[in-house]
Amino acid sequence: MKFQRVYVLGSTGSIGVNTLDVIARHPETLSVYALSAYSRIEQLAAQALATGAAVVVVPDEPARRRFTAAWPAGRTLPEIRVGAAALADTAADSQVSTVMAAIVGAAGLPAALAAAKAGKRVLLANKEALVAAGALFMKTVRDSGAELLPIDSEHNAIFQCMPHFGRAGAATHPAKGVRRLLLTASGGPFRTTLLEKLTDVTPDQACAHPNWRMGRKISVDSATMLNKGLEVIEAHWLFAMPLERIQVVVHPQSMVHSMVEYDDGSILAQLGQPDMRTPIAYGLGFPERIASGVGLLALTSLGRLDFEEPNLDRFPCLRLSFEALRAGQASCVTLNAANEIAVDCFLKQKIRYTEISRIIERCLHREVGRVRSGLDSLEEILALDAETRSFASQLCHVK
Ligand SMILES: NC(=O)C1=CN([C@@H]2O[C@H](COP(=O)(O)OP(=O)(O)OC[C@H]3O[C@@H](n4cnc5c(N)ncnc54)[C@H](OP(=O)(O)O)[C@@H]3O)[C@@H](O)[C@H]2O)C=CC1
Ligand SMILES: CC(=O)[C@@H](O)[C@H](O)COP(=O)(O)O
Ligand SMILES: [Mn+2]
Repeated sequence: MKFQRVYVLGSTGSIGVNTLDVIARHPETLSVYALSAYSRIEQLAAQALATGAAVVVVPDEPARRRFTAAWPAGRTLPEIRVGAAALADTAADSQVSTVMAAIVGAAGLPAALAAAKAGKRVLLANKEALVAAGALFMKTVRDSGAELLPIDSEHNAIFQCMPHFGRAGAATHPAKGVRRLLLTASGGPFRTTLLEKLTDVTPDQACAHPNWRMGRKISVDSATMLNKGLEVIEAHWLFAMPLERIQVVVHPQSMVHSMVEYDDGSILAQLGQPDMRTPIAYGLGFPERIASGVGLLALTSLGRLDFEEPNLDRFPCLRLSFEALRAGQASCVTLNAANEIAVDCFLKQKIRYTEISRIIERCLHREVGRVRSGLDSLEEILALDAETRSFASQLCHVK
């Protein structure tokens, strides 16, 4: 495997920490060049110390001061870069070969796009970047020749089951011989909760995912199944697959991470423990397989694997995601931005869980009523994202 210097965007998060765990297992081929964090600056300092990162990126001057204060006397400080522009510019740094895009939300889009533009190996966990800017992102990958490796467990599973011939670029057509993508979904913590109880669920209950330990925003998305909606949009862009050929299958055990159905009737599946170090190691090692630290899946002790249809009445966010993808790019930006605001308000206990889908729906209906030309640039996308956030925030505050 070629030696890689990795920039981990969002190193203090769940994906970031798992990425550092995998990198540490391969000191002969993988090294950390740069790390970024937003609020957990002392954790960032500990990570930089442990990995020997040459560069850290923090959001503002107070964060720079916190980083310096947390740094042990007598040790050489890494270069500290500050602000959103530095976050994106570092992705294009000539020292960087590989970028793990693991910032949560559309905030991660500019840096992920910068990595793609610079032709790096891009390990994409930040699904919101593709939801908000799918066409632009994929065109950028095609134009630059960047390597794009899906890290989201379902898309990584699909990629593993696809005929990709050792190349990781941007698809322009559905792969030959592939009939459908079967995207598995756990159904989250409320898969069987009585519908009338959902108005009273708490943030901690929503974040208690049955199978995966993840950041709080994606955990709430899993509970509403908006996560699966984002993933359908993500799969549409990654694999150039129309919505009608992507089926969501509820699979409560989260052992089958997704499947590809072929024209000859074959279905290929990828199975494994629900541990993100497997897809992360796959992305870092591609096209080779490298150790991830994940234990084996003991098939004989699995018991059973269940599969069922999703219930769109229980999970209105999934229905809204299908509508957004059908309506086009502006609706996808709107879906994502409205959701980010609504989830944040729910986590801060400003709105009820059941308001999340209502706020998204209000924002989507407002967007669909507008006449708009294409969203071709990052600036246009970010402007609509910001405008939707402002409208969604108002909706949260009138509740
Ligand atoms: N966790 C998982 O298992 C999976 C995650 N994903 C996707 O990966 C991404 C990361 O998820 P996850 O690791 O769970 O999230 P976390 O909330 O655990 O971590 C998010 C990271 O992003 C940083 N961050 C947050 N806001 C900003 C901002 N405005 N600007 C710059 N950096 C910011 C955080 O910094 P700080 O902590 O310092 O504030 C942190 O490092 C998401 O897009 C998620 O959908 C996909 C599949 C699985
Ligand atoms: C680990 C991962 O990829 C998450 O996106 C996961 O898919 C969440 O699980 P569900 O959304 O299926 O509940
Ligand atoms: Mn996923």
